Amino acid sequence: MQSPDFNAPHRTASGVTPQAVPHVRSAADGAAAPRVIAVASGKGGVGKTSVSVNLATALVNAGQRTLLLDTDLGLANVDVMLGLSPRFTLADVFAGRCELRDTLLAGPNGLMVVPAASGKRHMTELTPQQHVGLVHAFSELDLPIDTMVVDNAAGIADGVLTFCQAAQDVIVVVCDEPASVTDAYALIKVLSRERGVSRVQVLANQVQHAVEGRQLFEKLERVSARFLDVTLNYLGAIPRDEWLRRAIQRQEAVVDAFPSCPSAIAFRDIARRSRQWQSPAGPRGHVEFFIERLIAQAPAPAAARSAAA
Ligand SMILES: Nc1ncnc2c1ncn2[C@@H]1O[C@H](COP(=O)(O)OP(=O)(O)OP(=O)(O)O)[C@@H](O)[C@H]1O
Repeated sequence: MQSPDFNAPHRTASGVTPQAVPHVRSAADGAAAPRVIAVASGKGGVGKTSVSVNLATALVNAGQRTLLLDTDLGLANVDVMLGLSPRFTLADVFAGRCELRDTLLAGPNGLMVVPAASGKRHMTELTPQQHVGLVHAFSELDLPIDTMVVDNAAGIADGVLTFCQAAQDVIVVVCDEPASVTDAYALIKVLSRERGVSRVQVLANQVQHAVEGRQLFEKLERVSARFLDVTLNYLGAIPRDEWLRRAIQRQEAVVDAFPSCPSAIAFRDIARRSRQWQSPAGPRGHVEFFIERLIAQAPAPAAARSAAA
């Protein structure tokens, strides 16, 4: 296995060819820049990964070329939810054990998946040279995609904020628990005040009734309108649904396993609405567009900061 050298100039990578993954094409086709949607939550366990997996699957089922990127290096579980067995993950890429393309998995119906794994290193800990290497590694994948869904870790760690800041849209998942609402507000506050995020989509999960989702949103909106300079949009609500739990047990997206159950219908509706958000401006249709934004906006890595001090 050839190890990646993030300090090296652009070079051709070896490994799994993009053609091995359905829907992956090998040449630039002049498409618009991909839409990047970051899925985040203040508190853990509210259903963020379920949302990411089902949104991405619903988008791919609607004909969107979609990449699902798991960035939760601490508690990755996108691959588990989809019953995929990664040989390599992003953590292996950072550790120099494989190329980025080696991590690419073929999910259901042509969904592309880049899995994460347990590990401590994060994007923001990489040196600027390593960042450049990562841009090149993504560009070598040559993936013309329409949408990238980024499943983040819970909380307000630097890496989460950076991914959210680099994405065109941020979905904050919230459920009807005091800690979930408080932590969602904390996340929105930091995104708005420290990272200049001006628009957040709020998605209520595990609601008993539609009105509960709307009330949750209004709670968040009232406080945000008073103290923050950010626009909150109500994306909708996913009902608490036993079929979703069953789908997780089967390691499938609920939109595939039980397409007519209430949560699957809600996920399709949210995917449809997300496609109506304004497209990002940008000439290129490749993932490096996102990575370049990521790097431009990332705080200086710790090593560089201490060297400069
Ligand atoms: N709409 C729903 N209906 C019923 N159960 C749900 C729903 N959404 C999530 N769950 C339950 O909540 C559990 C946690 O969901 P999930 O792993 O998606 O949360 P998470 O926010 O990504 O968690 P973590 O922060 O640990 O990564 C699931 O295993 C599932 O049992």
